[in-house]
Amino acid sequence: MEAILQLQPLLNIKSICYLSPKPIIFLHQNFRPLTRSRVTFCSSSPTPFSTGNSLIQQEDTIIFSLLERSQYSHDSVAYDKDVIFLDDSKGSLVDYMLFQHEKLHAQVGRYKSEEENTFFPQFFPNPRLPHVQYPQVLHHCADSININHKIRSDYFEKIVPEIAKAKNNDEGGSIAVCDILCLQALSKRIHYGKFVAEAKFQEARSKYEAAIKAKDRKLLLELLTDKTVEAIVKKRVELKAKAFGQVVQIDEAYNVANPTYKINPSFIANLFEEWVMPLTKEVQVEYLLRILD
Ligand SMILES: O=C(O)C(=O)C[C@]1(C(=O)O)C=C[C@@H](O)C=C1
Repeated sequence: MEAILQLQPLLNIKSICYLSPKPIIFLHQNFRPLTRSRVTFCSSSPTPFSTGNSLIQQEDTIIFSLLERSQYSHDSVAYDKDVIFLDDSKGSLVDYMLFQHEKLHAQVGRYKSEEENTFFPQFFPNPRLPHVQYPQVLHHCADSININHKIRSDYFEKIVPEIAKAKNNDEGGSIAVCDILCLQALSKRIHYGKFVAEAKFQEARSKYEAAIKAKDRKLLLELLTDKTVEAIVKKRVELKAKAFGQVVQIDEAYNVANPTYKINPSFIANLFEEWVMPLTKEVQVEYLLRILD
């Protein structure tokens, strides 16, 4: 991978702008809506325990990406570690495409956005554009929190083998494209924990301060956990996985066959319960631990 990092010099791009959605911090209904500079903190849910727009939208992106990925195999040439690329660099096709994808996006300012976290933090080119500026909402410690290495290894070891059913197809390029979409969607959702933690801290500073000063991770985790919200997230994700992932089969008389699913909906729901939300909380704890620095 080191070698890949030394690939060609950056292109000189002067006039492209990376468009990120306006950063929106989701909050529970029980958080007051806040505004701060150009950032809107909003709560769109009518119920006291549900999460707001951004996380809900990100669930859709994750589920659609996983569904796309599920049509390909998990033992593809795309994962062959010893593929040789330009300049004798070695890595898998997926590594190479992810790296080049991020490098291009870094050049146009993507990773200047607080919502974005690179998979190659050791290689972090400054944008080639003069005026890439995003609103700064988070404490500066946010830059030092990046758990993409874990997201990446879990994704390839635990998620892909479960969702990718086909055997031995060689569509390595398509597989890499899908993997990049999945990884970036999961990474964004999980690192949104920084925004959640910032919102929670602003709302109830005194609740967290003692635990932060005592560096008490366990207590912080307890304080920020809301099991009712987690149960709602899990159920909503399961319903979405059913709705988006149903294989619709009808005969000539329009009779609909019993539904089958591209990915078992409970797998996706459990993924959120056992992996996405715990990692989001891990990011929240890391952020809170540094917020008083
Ligand atoms: O909504 C919150 O309060 C969050 O912290 C987010 C989140 C999640 O990842 O969805 C994480 C922890 C909580 O226990 C509930 C939900």
